[in-house]
Amino acid sequence: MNHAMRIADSDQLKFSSSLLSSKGTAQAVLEACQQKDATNNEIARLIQTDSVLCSYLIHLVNVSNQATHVVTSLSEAVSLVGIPVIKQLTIGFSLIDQFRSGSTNGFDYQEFWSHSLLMALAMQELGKTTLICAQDELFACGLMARIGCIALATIYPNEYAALIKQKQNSSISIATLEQQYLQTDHNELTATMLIDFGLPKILVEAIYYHEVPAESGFSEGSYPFQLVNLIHLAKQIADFGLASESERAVRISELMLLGGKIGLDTESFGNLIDQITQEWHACGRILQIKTVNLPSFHNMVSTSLPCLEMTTSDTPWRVLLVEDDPFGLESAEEVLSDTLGYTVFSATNGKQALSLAMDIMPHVIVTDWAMPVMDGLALTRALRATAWGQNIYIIMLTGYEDDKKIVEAFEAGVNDYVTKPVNVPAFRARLHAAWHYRRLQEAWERDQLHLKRFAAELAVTNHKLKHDALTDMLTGIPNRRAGMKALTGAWNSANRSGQSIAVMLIDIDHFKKINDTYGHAIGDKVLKEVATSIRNITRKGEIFCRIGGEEFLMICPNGCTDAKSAFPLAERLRQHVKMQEINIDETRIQISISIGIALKDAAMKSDEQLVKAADRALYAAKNAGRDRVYLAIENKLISSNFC
Ligand SMILES: Nc1nc2c(ncn2[C@@H]2O[C@H](COP(=O)(O)OP(=O)(O)OP(=O)(O)O)[C@@H](O)[C@H]2O)c(=O)[nH]1
Repeated sequence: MNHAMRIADSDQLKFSSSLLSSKGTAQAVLEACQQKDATNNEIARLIQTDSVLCSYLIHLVNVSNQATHVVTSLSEAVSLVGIPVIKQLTIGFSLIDQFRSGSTNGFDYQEFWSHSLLMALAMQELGKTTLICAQDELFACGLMARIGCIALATIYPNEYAALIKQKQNSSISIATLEQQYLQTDHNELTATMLIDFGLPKILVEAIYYHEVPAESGFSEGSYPFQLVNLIHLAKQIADFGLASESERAVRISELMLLGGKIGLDTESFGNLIDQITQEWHACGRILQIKTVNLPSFHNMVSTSLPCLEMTTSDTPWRVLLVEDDPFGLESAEEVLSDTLGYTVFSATNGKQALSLAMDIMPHVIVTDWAMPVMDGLALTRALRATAWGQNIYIIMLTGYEDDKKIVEAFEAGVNDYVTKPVNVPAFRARLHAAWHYRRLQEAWERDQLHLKRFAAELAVTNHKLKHDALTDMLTGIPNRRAGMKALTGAWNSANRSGQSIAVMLIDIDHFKKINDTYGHAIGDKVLKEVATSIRNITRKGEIFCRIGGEEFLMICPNGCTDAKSAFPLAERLRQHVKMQEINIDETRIQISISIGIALKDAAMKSDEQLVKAADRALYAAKNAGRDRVYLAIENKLISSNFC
């Protein structure tokens, strides 16, 4: 379901603008970036006064694959990264500086930035791997992808402290709690601020939906769809990096599945995660942000299974004895520890036992029935109501012998009962049965985990196969098969809604000449660059794919019905590619494209006819001299020049 992007109100907007009025270097750099005639040298000189920004920028250009040599000059770094990214990085670092700490109770500012940095680096590396978007831009976006949390914590410190407290005991999402307490949420505020900071709308929208991508309504395979899923995966990686060890063991399969969705198998995904964590430590040092030492992904995968504690014959059993009668406690303790050799912990009522059990995770609880504060029955029910309390073997010690009482105890969840006074050999036999039960249970849980892991790996492989089957390997965009599938989907839904759709066939002009002049390897690079540059300006709902050698298809299910609305769609792409500088081995290659566009009309019987009409228009554009757009409409072919 699509929930339209909402942005925050004017008071919150004022806050976002006030962040930008930061003093010092940041302000000077931002002002210089606004000026049309500012040179890279001037901007580099300003950046030089901020050692953190300066070191990061040099680090960034050297780790990204933009530079072919080691870059040490700041003005070269500025020119490689580009002014928009410099502006975004300056804002990001200035925000880190201003909000390293704050007064909102329970808000861990250090952890927030640690998470944001990891997410930013994950976005940058995923961008490098998937070629979805310029990686430096992704880094800056990632750094600020959850900045709305800081903003809300700063504007409403008391309410935010209260909602953080509620979050600790609840599974409700933070955004839902924010809506309940503040009638807005961090995603709305983040979007407001990022628009205000001048980030491209397509990125802002993807960030807005990144926590629940399904709410975006982006069509599968489209550019915004890929972008929002990339950001979602980066957030999951950051959550994973900051999770506790036991939580990581649970999250690892889920993470592998997401890796599979972008076409990475377990090994390449693991390498990517290791690369991201290494970068996290390096950048954390530069930006003075704390990071967490993680084992290699491969180690985490292989050790996440044995984290289950296996009971062996040498395992010292932890037994929690719950008894209010001091004499009863002493004698039972003696039997359990001296005679049977168990490690015994004791509590004198159910309430005390419950909190002790949480700390020591006993294998067995031996509890008296009648006790003050919380009796054995209430303790059993409380334990069985929790996830961690399900596996504890509970033996009820009781003086009661009537059947009704025994049934009541089993209904509450005890595994066994022993009547007082305790008969030591019989008690030993029952504890032996408990030991067997526990072993079987652990073996079953282990099998379950193996099965889950196996299912996850299988799903990763399936996703990868599916991804590979629908992705063009050279350019990384959807291939002909994916395009035709998407076209049939768009055609059918246009039939149902009565809306029109437009398709464009896009063909690089004189591509053979490029191959002949520079060789096929350069031809491939040109294809990749053209595909990436068009994909970068694809809008919500549009689907762009490679359907042949140098031919691409764009599906625009945006209700475009006449020449007036169709031509601008195509002209935007044609002019964008024409302006593109393709520099290969210091040679600037000039590229142009021809576009044939067609609109679905009532006379067309199938999507195939629509593509044929676009093909006729493309042929006309080529014949008329190339580097132009032709439209097939009502059996006529018209050029955008005549419009
Ligand atoms: N490098 C490279 N070349 C390819 C690929 N697929 C097809 N080609 C080449 O693309 C060229 C297409 O040439 P033509 O169909 O004559 O078209 P053109 O030279 O672009 O001329 P017009 O379309 O008429 O402007 C051929 O030389 C193909 O070998 C590919 O994946 N990589």
